[in-house]
Amino acid sequence: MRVTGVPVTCRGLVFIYRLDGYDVVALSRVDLDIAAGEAVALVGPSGSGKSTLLSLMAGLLRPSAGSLRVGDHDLSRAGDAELQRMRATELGVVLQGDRNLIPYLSALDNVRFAQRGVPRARRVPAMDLLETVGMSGAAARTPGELTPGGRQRLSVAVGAAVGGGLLLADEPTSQLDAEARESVVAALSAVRDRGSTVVVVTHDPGVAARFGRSVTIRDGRVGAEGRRGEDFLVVGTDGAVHLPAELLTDMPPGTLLRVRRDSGSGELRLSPAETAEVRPT
Ligand SMILES: Nc1ncnc2c1ncn2[C@@H]1O[C@H](COP(=O)(O)OP(=O)(O)OP(=O)(O)O)[C@@H](O)[C@H]1O
Repeated sequence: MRVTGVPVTCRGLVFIYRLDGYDVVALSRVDLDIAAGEAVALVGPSGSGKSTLLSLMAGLLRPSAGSLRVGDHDLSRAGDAELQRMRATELGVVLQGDRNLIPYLSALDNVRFAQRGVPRARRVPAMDLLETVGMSGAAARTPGELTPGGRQRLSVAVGAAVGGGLLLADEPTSQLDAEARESVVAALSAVRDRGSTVVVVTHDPGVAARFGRSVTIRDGRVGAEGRRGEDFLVVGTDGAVHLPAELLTDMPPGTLLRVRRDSGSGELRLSPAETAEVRPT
């Protein structure tokens, strides 16, 4: 049974954690378009804002400013009831480890339980979901009787059981060995092949490379994108670009850069200005 993927659009998206006495700006003006049925890996240094972005897409946090659309929902305006309905019936979240599994239910009943809020006509048969993630042979087992990779694949099926239009996964392969990691990536790809949009936060470059597109979040913004093995910088709303981390050794923040465009090829060249040419007159 195919599902209809849900598109996600962020425009100038800002999120601020308001703490006692000070604020933490976790996201500052993120612009990002994820098409229906696309698989995207969110990557970037620790603390750059990846999990915050995922939580906003899941409707668990509300934008502080800017806009965020998930399918038909405008999450900057949606009320509590709309967010709650969306979470129960339209999108699935895969948490690290087995936090979205109920330990005393079988794999099959875990999937069925996740579907309780979804209208019957829209439910994908639970057994189909287990088959999609390669777990149909373990339908009667409880999470404790599964391998760590099996548990995580069951978490993917449980996430996909809720609506299936959008699956959000936060570090789904952390603490897994190479074989288990591969099986979880295959499960996420299979969910995507059924039509779902899949967004995954990962620290693992090998996992990110398996998705069609990777988006690097740096300092709360989209800094770069990888598509089909090629890396691209992304120009921000204010015209700023993030240089790749390895160039920052030669060109630390504050470096004056000369920008030249080759008139023949149209290629842009960036070079640090010579000390003599920038000395104050
Ligand atoms: N509940 C919170 N309260 C206050 N600040 C927070 C909270 N959660 C995250 N932050 C801060 O917001 C910023 C972004 O954090 P976030 O967890 O989204 O980054 P991340 O890229 O997912 O990091 P990691 O890869 O380490 O999980 C960081 O500066 C972090 O310290």
